[in-house]
Amino acid sequence: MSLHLDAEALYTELLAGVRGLIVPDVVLVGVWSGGAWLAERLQRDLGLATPHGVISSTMHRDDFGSRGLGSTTDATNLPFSVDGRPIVLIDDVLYTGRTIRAVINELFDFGRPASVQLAVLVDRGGRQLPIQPAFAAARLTLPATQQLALDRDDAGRFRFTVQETR
Ligand SMILES: O=P(O)(O)OC[C@H]1O[C@H](OP(=O)(O)OP(=O)(O)O)[C@H](O)[C@@H]1O
Ligand SMILES: O=c1cc[nH]c(=O)[nH]1
Repeated sequence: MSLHLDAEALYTELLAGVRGLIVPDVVLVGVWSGGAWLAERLQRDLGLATPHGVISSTMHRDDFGSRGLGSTTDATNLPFSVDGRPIVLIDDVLYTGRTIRAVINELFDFGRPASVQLAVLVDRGGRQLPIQPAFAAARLTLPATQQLALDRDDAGRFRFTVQETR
């Protein structure tokens, strides 16, 4: 059976969910690369006072061996002071939780936030670490052989594809 996920409908759910996480001084931080696309659009749609940031997991990953070193374009860019800030991390897919663990380490290299929450488009289960999103637009279970990938077209519209990895 093929899985159809309407990424644009899920984005609308995510927008509503993130709206519920907004507190004074909050800032969005998108996880490179899918989460960064989402954070960019959320920033526009929510009109938050502080520009969103982008964060890379590359410097703190525990799985270089199986993933490689990553691209040179995925540098962290946080155009605000992290100290004392409520942060909402944004990502497209949450699976093992290892990316978010690495991203939290990266965040703390820049300061000590007041709080860190996580909002995702899809939580596909399979956690290997105790990481829990404050909001997920969808929760589903996929076979370990399948990979969910978010794409963005030239008009900025989102689309999910499911690929067999073996
Ligand atoms: O919970 P995990 O098992 O760590 O997996 C989730 C991460 O995997 C994907 O990122 P990836 O590093 O593949 O990069 P991408 O966003 O550029 O696809 C996805 O965007 C999440 O960040
Ligand atoms: O299905 C998955 C699992 C991890 N990361 C993704 O981007 N997709």
